[in-house]
Amino acid sequence: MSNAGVIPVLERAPHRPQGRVGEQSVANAIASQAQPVVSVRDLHKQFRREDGRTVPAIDGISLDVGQGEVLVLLGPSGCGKTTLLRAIAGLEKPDAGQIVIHGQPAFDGARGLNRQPEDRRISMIFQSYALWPHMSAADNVSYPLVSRGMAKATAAAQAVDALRQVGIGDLGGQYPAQMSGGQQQRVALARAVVSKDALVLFDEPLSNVDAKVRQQLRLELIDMQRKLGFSAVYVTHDQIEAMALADRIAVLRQGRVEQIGAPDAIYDRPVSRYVANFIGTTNELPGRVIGVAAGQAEVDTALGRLSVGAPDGAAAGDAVCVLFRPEHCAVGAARPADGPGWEGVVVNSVFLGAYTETLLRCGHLQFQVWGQSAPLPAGATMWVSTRAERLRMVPQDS
Ligand SMILES: Nc1ncnc2c1ncn2[C@@H]1O[C@H](COP(=O)(O)OP(=O)(O)OP(=O)(O)O)[C@@H](O)[C@H]1O
Repeated sequence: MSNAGVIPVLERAPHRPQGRVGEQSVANAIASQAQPVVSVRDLHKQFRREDGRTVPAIDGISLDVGQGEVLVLLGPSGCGKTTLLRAIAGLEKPDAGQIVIHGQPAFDGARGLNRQPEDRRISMIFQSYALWPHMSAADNVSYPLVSRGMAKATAAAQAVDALRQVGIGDLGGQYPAQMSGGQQQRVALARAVVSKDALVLFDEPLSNVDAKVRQQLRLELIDMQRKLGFSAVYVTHDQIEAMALADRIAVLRQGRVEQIGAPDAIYDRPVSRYVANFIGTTNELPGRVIGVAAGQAEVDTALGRLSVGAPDGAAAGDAVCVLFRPEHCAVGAARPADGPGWEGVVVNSVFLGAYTETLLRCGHLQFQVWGQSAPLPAGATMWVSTRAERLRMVPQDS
């Protein structure tokens, strides 16, 4: 049932209809479907470790980035995010596959083609924003233009315009050390937009700043992206950042795309336990499919029989896991009138400010419930319930 490695090409479900994608004209949206900014096809890259073992850092990845789209590459350390980003940038040479950027082949393993980073019309923004400390903001922005042969005066004028576009037109004479993190981020973005590189690659740019500042910078980044409309590939291992920034998220696992889609689709309809646990918290109820009919699977579990929406390919005999999120559960003294419910004993219940987290033992399993009620006494016998449409069935070994 897993769709590992299989990517719906340009499955474009705008995450924010009022926002970035929604602000584009319909014609633009159609054009974006016609030609992605980036196309990656069946990409492979292995590394050889010191001990001689090979690591498939990218193991057959295919994906597209649409015009004006922010695609976030999300996954735990070592899953291949940075290698994929560097391969798109031209900083890492893949072993096989294809990368097309702005309609031009950038890498083609079969033809032995591998364009240099500077020939790919991309900008990259790293953790430190990679600003030159000895150059003013304006010089940082104009430098790439001058180095491409543009006259200094023309480049300076374009830099002033780009700094104005990102809202810091008055800071052109400041040096990076004299600017806040947010202002430095804007300089880096100005440098990206002045190059007319409509594709910006971000490698965990916010990972070095504390949580409060990160939240602020994230909001600024969303605002800038909305205003300037560039396309972006953004690497992070922070699921909140991914949810906030992405039009689509590609969840990577051991060099493959485990799932790709809009943040809400990934959160509500994870294809595996891996995705469900990486994006959010989930309860797990193992079981076996007894039969499938009319899109519903009957699942036998240690806590009784359940009827669950059946994913494509589900069949009788499948070992599965039924997932449901803690915030989709309720705790009550009585058996729920309808929908799935299980009797359990409160193990622990704590008020966490925004919600109360209650852990219950149901048979040999434990479930988390996040709700607004006051904490419950440990040892109390209660019912955990959820709604049938909140149940999600995935393979047990996923
Ligand atoms: N130059 C290299 N030599 C050997 N192995 C490498 C090299 N670069 C990456 N790898 C391996 O390739 C795999 C993918 O690495 P990559 O840096 O792409 O992961 P990542 O998801 O970006 O991780 P992180 O979030 O920690 O940066 C890892 O197993 C890593 O150890």
